[in-house]
Amino acid sequence: MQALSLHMSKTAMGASQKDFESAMNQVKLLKKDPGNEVKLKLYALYKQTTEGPCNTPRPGVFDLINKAKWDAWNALGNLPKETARQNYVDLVSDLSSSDSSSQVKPEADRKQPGYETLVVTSEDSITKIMMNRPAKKNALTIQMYREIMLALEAASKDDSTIIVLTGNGDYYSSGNDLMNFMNIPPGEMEKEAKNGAILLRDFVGCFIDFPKPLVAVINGPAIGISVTILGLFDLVYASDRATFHTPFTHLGQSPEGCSSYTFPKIMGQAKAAEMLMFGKKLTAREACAQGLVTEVFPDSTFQKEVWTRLKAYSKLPRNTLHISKQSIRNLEKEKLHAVNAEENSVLQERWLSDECINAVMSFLSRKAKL
Ligand SMILES: CCCCCC/C=C/C(=O)SCCNC(=O)CCNC(=O)[C@H](O)C(C)(C)COP(=O)(O)OP(=O)(O)OC[C@H]1O[C@@H](n2cnc3c(N)ncnc32)[C@H](O)[C@@H]1OP(=O)(O)O
Repeated sequence: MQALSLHMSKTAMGASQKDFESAMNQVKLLKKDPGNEVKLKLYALYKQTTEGPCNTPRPGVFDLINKAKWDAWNALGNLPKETARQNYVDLVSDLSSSDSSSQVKPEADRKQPGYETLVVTSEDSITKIMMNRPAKKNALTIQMYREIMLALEAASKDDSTIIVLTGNGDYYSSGNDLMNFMNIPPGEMEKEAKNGAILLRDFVGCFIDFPKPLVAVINGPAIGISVTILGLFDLVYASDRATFHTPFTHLGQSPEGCSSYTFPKIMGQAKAAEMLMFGKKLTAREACAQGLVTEVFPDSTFQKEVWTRLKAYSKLPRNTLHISKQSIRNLEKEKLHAVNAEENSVLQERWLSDECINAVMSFLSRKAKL
């Protein structure tokens, strides 16, 4: 995508309003999602061309998407409307030619730009969101929660049929990065707990509302929030090396990700209590027997078998698949949002408790591991 960066006008005469309108139509015909960075550039140039420099107030800190759009537009400063129009037309022309010449490309080329903690790729009508902090077992930082939300938002609108969440390396994810609790200035604990609960509400909310089939490809052990949200996925495929662990009580925390509602529904009250209250770690086969996992594959053939299956599914009629997902899930949405809100308000208090603070300090001082 670097090759697509803006350059000076290609046409000496300058782009006309008609060129601009035709470029706007061409954008709609692009077969490949150009990625967030390019889409933000297009948005900014469109706004600069049609409205001139940005002079609206910056959206609030949690309005991630509108804030990113505002930043992109604002970055164009006083760029004249004519130059913005020309740059828009040139960028679309670059995109169209790369779109039509796009053959099968290596993954590095298909990678969508703009993510630091994820690798997001689209191929065969499947958008794959891969958590990419293997050295830290894909522990979820604040940035990672935000990038996953952005990637889901983009995937909900791209032309993919199925969306996959997976992890890079030996772990699927070790859950919340416990460093998220560090470096909080004295006196700011309550404010940070509140901000954390808002972020968590929005993060889980994205999964509740996600309109397309969501598949978790569990390549290795999964802990904490990476497990609890699985009840909001449509398919969960696991390597036989994967384990499922929700050690909330050990950490002085309480269940999130709507698991206090979805787990008892999926596996029954007694099994859910064993996991969510007593922190029992399940093997992939146990999780499958309890209905949390759809199917388990031998680790040696896991990737091959899962991707063959998903490629076949991605050829199913797209709209029908999406409509079926929505009719299965929509009935529950209101309830799930209420559960999400309740879980987060309990958790917000837990984060301020001695039991939680001591557990996090023990891990960070290397005294305790799961
Ligand atoms: C906005 C906030 C929302 C909060 C939502 C609420 C969510 C709750 C949860 O998800 S609770 C679950 C939290 N997770 C944990 O408690 C796991 C902690 N990690 C461990 O116990 C172990 O690291 C392990 C069992 C996952 C792996 O052990 P091992 O194989 O021995 O590897 P290392 O411990 O050496 O790990 C390598 C490297 O990664 C760092 N790391 C791993 N997981 C986390 C983590 N969750 N948070 C922070 N850091 C993590 C580990 O410290 C090592 O770092 P180093 O190489 O030493 O710098």
